[in-house]
Amino acid sequence: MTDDHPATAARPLLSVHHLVRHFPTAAGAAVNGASFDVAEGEIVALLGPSGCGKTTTLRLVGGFERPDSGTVLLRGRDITALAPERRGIGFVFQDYALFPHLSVAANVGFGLRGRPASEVRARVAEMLEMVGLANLADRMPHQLSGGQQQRVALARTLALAPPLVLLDEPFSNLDAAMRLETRQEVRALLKRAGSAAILVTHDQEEALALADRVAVMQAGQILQIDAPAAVYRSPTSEFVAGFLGRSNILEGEARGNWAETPLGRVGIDRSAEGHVRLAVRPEQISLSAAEGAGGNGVITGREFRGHDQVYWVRTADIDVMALIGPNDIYPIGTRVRLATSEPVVLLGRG
Ligand SMILES: Nc1ncnc2c1ncn2[C@@H]1O[C@H](COP(=O)(O)OP(=O)(O)OP(=O)(O)O)[C@@H](O)[C@H]1O
Repeated sequence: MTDDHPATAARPLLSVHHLVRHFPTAAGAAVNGASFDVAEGEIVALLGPSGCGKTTTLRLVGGFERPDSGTVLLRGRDITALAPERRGIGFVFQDYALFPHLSVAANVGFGLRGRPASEVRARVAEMLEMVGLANLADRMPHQLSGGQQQRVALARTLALAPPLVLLDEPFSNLDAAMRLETRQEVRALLKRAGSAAILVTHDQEEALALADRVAVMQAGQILQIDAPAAVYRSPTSEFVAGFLGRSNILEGEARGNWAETPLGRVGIDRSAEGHVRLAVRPEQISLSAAEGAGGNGVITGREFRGHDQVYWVRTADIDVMALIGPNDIYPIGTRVRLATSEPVVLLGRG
């Protein structure tokens, strides 16, 4: 986790230490000891199921909620008790919260009120150029698409050059195609502006695609925080393995760097002895047709998805899921031989 900083590491932009927040009406803590850092210019996604405490964590960072305990440091300064407007942090709300009676340009310039008019004009033009909306400066918000409204909201926030922007489910009002397009745009805009960001999402694909690091939350705690590929390839718990993509959870008997499992002998990513639990991604399992009564599995279900296929296979006394290419078709009932590629992930012993 991120609590330990080697003396040589650069100071993080944001450090969140052991935040706890109870709500009087709720049984457990909404946020229960969350700690993480955000580096300058880094995009961190808070990912987890509904109710795990993502939004509350974001609100604690933004100052819209006060923690029962814990601290929030921005560039080393304790901002835990500061009002939101005194933190110098930008926000993009889920509904964008544009001012309906102001033009696009006036919305983008809203936070710059009080500065010389020529400076505001130049900054608004620069921001609209950056988000690709220079030609829509005089439009009113209701004359824009959802994606365009979102870019205005982002331009309004970035106009103030905040070191950190908080985004709460920023794509939830967009349709699926728009969401795909917009998320890469938002990433590029944040990178170009040099602002760090914390993004709250329950969409794992969005978190993996957009963030530099993904923090997976459960029950108010951050279970794992790492680069997208690292969290996906090396989940440290069954929850993370199952929440981020799909995983087959197998029991096995380990002997060093391999284990005997219902799929046969498989290589594991760390050395262990005795009873273990392992996570195997569906794409790590390959199938081949078995002769006669051979093989070690029987196809019980399949889903053709165009670019790939999902197969459910009964083997020993468990069902496993395999993801394979679109070309080899195995009808239900076919006897197959299963094999696993790459070392599989050791989740725990015993
Ligand atoms: N103002 C509040 N009063 C009481 N309970 C609250 C309040 N805000 C949040 N909670 C509770 O705290 C827990 C965490 O909520 P939070 O909104 O942070 O979760 P989330 O992960 O963002 O969920 P979602 O993805 O559904 O928005 C939930 O059990 C929620 O019901």
